[in-house]
Amino acid sequence: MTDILKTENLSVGYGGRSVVSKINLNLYPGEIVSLLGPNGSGKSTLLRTLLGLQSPLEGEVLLMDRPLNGLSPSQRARLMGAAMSDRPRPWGLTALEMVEQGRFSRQPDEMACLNALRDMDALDLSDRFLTELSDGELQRVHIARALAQEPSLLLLDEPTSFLDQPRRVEVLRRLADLARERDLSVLLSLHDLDLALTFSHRCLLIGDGTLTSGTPEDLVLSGVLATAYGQPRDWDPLGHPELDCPPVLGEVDLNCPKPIYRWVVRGLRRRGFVPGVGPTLKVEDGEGTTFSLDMDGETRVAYRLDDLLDMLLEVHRG
Ligand SMILES: Nc1ncnc2c1ncn2[C@@H]1O[C@H](COP(=O)(O)OP(=O)(O)OP(=O)(O)O)[C@@H](O)[C@H]1O
Repeated sequence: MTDILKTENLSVGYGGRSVVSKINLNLYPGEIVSLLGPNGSGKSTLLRTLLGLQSPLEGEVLLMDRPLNGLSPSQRARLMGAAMSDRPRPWGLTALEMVEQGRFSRQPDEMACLNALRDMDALDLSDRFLTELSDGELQRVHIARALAQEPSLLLLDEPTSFLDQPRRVEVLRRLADLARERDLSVLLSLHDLDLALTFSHRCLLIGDGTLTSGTPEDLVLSGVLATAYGQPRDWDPLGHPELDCPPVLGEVDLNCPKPIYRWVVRGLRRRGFVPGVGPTLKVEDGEGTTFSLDMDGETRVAYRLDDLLDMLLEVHRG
């Protein structure tokens, strides 16, 4: 497959100080690639260099096999769209006008701009002034601006940082669809490892000044991801630290529908109980959730887990 962008022995950095060196990467049509690495590892520096906003310290960036520094701004803009982390909001400009600016290298096309806004679920923002948008709304407008260019390659620096959790998932799902439908190559830097490892075909990981490419699973299984983030070899990037829970006081025989099991166990653990052998705690999930506890021949019912746990704790304390 022909790459859209590749680098040859690229080193990026500032004033002769290399941040990441010997980068040989390729980006292909139709794939979504996450750029990962801890704070300060060089993700933005690399993205800016790929965009031509700063010069390489060494090596070369090739866009469609042509040296990036030999292409005019207009030629670059036809191939590469970007939304960087600065996200300006010029005064007096509406969202649609901002997206239209993205087409400076192409014919004006209001429909393409409205479609790009629709792709980012931001069509309802088209007539709003940028100065009046929330950070998350502005972020979606900036991605739409990059999409409106109809580029072959999209470079996005932390595109989900201001989005709420469901929107993060939605935007990444949409970008994955667009990559597939339009043979678009998408490179995005992300801090959210859960999303990156779920939605990426491939990851580029920066650690200790070098860049490693691999599937999400290979980077986890090889321990390279853990090392880059300074974590122990057996670190689970999708795991979360345990709740700060009290010591275990007792067990309940938990009978609970699977979809909500995890949340009931968390609630129990928060108050010092774990599933096991003990009084039967039955959870029924219908219109609302009902919790009933069978103890000493008596059934106690509650409609909030916390209320039931109050009862359980009372009985436990005797
Ligand atoms: N203009 C600059 N001049 C000199 N050094 C810089 C400049 N901008 C960034 N750096 C340094 O370059 C290194 C890489 O920064 P960069 O912003 O690329 O990291 P990052 O991986 O994007 O970080 P983060 O995840 O925190 O956004 C850091 O050590 C940073 O302090």
